Amino acid sequence: MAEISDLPNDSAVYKTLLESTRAIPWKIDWPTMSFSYIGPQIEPLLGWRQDSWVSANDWASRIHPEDRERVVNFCIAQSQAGVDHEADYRALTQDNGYVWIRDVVHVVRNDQGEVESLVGFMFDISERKKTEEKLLALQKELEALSFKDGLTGIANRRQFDTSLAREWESARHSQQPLSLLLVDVDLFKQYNDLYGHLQGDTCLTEIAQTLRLALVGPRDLVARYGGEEFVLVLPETDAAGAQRVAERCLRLIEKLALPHAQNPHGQRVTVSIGVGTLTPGPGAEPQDALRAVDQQLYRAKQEGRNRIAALV
Ligand SMILES: Nc1nc2c(ncn2[C@@H]2O[C@H](COP(=O)(O)OP(=O)(O)OP(=O)(O)O)[C@@H](O)[C@H]2O)c(=O)[nH]1
Repeated sequence: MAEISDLPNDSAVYKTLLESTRAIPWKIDWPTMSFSYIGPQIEPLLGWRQDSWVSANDWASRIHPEDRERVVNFCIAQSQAGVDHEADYRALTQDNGYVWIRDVVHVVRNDQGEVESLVGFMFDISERKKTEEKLLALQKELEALSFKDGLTGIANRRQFDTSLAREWESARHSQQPLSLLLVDVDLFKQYNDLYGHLQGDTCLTEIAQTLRLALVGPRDLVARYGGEEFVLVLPETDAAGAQRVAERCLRLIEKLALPHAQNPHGQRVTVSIGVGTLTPGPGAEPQDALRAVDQQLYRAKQEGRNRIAALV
């Protein structure tokens, strides 16, 4: 039986071993920037013939254009510095597809310490990349879901809290007015009693989607505040602008015309709206503003519902 120490002279054994791995071995002669070897496994993976890998340029031109500059610059810099390295990139296939590759590179130097050649292995990491991409997409989906109200599909309370904190700071900084609207469905307990809880859910969803239509500014937000209550955040909106949005909400809900036999306002579903506009000064807190707007909502209810009450 051959000893391990016999192997170094046996290049045929090395060649067989190298060409039977899943990883693809290669060697580039550094002074001429040309391939002195690439494993035959490259052809079934990428489609390019083994003898078509002649210069380092053949390698560079078969990298996805979006990855090319980054990878080529990185590999040249590392090689010049004599540092072993690895790079992930999309290699182009002959039939215009691409395969994710991890190229692991070892820099070989001569006795003078000059770079003589690069040797490495290309690994097919497509499956790993696919899993990574799936995980990333799932993570994004989860993140989006964590800011969405499960029933109505609009922003939830958490998103509202985040938005309000951000807009509050922005308004404090710019000294632009910020408006808040609290919208509460009228006599909703009776609605549930009359039509059932499931129908109540549908009603809330329709109202949420309708309120979205009342928004105008790019940063305007409507969120479910809780139960049958919604909140609108209107950055850079003064009292007159907020009043217009509140009136649009009332009109849109009126147009929606959902039946509510026990609502004296036309036997239709209506809402009451509390409105507040302020420019945050030093020491002012979002919770104080919300409390003030809630008082207006209470006033709108007291004064007969299906109306707007605004902080003056
Ligand atoms: N179907 C359904 N009902 C809900 C949901 N969240 C809260 N509610 C109901 O909304 C009703 C709110 O009732 P109240 O706070 O008494 O107010 P209201 O009947 O709308 O009366 P006013 O606000 O005074 O006009 C309660 O009966 C809750 O059960 C929900 O997600 N789905």
